[in-house]
Amino acid sequence: MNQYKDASKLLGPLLKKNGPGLKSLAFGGKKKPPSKAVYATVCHTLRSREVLDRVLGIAGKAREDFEGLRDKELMYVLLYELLLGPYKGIRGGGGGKRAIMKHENELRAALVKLATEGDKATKDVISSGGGLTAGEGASVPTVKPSHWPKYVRVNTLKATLSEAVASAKEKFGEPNVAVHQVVDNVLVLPCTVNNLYEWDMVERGEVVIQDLSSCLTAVALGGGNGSRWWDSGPAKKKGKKGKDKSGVVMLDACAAPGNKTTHLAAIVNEGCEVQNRVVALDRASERIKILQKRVKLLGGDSGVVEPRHQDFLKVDSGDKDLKNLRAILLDPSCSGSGIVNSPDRVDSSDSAERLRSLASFQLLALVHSMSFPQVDYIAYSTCSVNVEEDEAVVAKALAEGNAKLEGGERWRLVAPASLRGWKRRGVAVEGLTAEQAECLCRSDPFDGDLTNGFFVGYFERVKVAGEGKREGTIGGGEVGEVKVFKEGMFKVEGGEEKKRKQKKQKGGEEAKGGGGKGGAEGGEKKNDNKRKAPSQHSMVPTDTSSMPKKKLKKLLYKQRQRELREERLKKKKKGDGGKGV
Ligand SMILES: C[S@@+](CC[C@H](N)C(=O)[O-])C[C@H]1O[C@@H](n2cnc3c(N)ncnc32)[C@H](O)[C@@H]1O
Repeated sequence: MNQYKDASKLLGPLLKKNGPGLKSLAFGGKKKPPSKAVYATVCHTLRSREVLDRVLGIAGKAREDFEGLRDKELMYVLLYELLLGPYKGIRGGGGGKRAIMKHENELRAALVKLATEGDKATKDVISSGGGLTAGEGASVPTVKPSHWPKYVRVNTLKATLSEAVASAKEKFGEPNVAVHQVVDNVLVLPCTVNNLYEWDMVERGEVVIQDLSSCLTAVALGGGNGSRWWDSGPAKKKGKKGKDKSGVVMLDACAAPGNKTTHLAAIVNEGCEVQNRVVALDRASERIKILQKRVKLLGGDSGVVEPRHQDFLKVDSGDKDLKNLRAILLDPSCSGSGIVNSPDRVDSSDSAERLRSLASFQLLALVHSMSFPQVDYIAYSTCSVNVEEDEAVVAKALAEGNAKLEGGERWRLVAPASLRGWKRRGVAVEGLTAEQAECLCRSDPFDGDLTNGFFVGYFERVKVAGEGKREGTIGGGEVGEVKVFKEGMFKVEGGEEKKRKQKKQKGGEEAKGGGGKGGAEGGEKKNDNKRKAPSQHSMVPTDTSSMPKKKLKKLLYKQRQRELREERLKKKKKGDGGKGV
């Protein structure tokens, strides 16, 4: 990542004795001053250097390895990011990251040792939120939100995708109306399109102005399993033959103003014979009123959403209205540190104390969700980019929630089949392996994503292998697959792109037979042509004569890596029936 490289360049002279000060180095010369994010990273790496040296003093193997490194400054920056930075992880890739991640466990253990032994410098750095509070070092989106595409979600309770595409083209005189490549039913319009609120489809609730990131949760919950499991009704009723006509119930635990509620209701009622309900809770009386209004506009009188003014933590799993409950969407209050394009943006300079208090509520709510015996699927999301509210909550909830389970059952993370094309994944933290982190989806406007910062984790309840039949029903994306499906984010309908799409579709039909589960459900989803097995497409074009050598080399390397991953995946598939972690 350029941010790390730039920070390490600035750090070099500062590590020398009697070198210049940071301010004069950054702002005193003729060179362009560093970005706010780079400046903050350097500041905090410097501040944490003593602690990082102590960590290396304990982590002997890592120290030995690092001694041979030429770029010591980069090592400090990356060490800081991994152990103390706002993400508690290293974003991007590269040789420096690989060198450090080899010793990740040893390094983290050394930091914990210092802290538990009462090392004052370590405790000070950790209690000040690791130096950088979320947002401080990463408060500037890489691309200005005003240059992002405009997103609208098609509300399939009231309109179809093709109706919305046709209407958008006509209303805005805009041929480039795209359908998002990964997130179903989201339209992508150029940033130059204005006055979306004046679009009659918005006024009628047929399309919803909703940020792309905010659509991830319902898609993860609705399609995470890769099958329309709700079509089989409330499966836990024993002794009943045939389909249960009463439909299933999902709970949106922290629902207002209701964007994700109505999105989920639309997903689980698309093409259904029975009505599936979403019970939408919120404990704030004012916000529940907004939710009711939204539901009226977006759901009409369909009754698919049932708003309730209630505290989720007080909801009992025995509630008679929830006997058909199968899934929970949990999008609790958070710091909002990922939101950069809203006037409601929460001040992201959260104190460590506020973050701790938010994270403890989030954990409580997630563990509570896991305690409903009738629930098999959970999606947990935040619009925060802080690891404390995201991966750390997930890791702790898995430990706490599973400790309470009996009867050979456990919760596990699954890479949502419906989001297998989503590129950015979670980061490994204490209690969460790299493999588990790959199941989690993130978005990050501070690192180039054209949407707000967001986090989503999808869980499924399983019987531990050998103890029951439900293990085999897990249909989520495999952990390896998420690494393979890394294509561009958007497809644009029109002109050359359209031709390309048609060509791709043709190839896709052939690819479907052996493709991933989400893409091979035959007619279940309208946009299934989007999900193809990438192995069918070589990354290297047939004619490479005009390609610069360096680029070709890079592509060949990437292609080889992809093939190796696929081979590993195939082997894994043969030897392992389980798909979650
Ligand atoms: C991040 S917002 C939810 C946004 C919503 N999911 C959407 O997409 O429109 C969090 C909501 O959780 C509600 N909330 C916080 N604690 C709660 C609790 N214990 N029970 C129910 N709702 C709660 C807040 O009032 C707030 O409306």
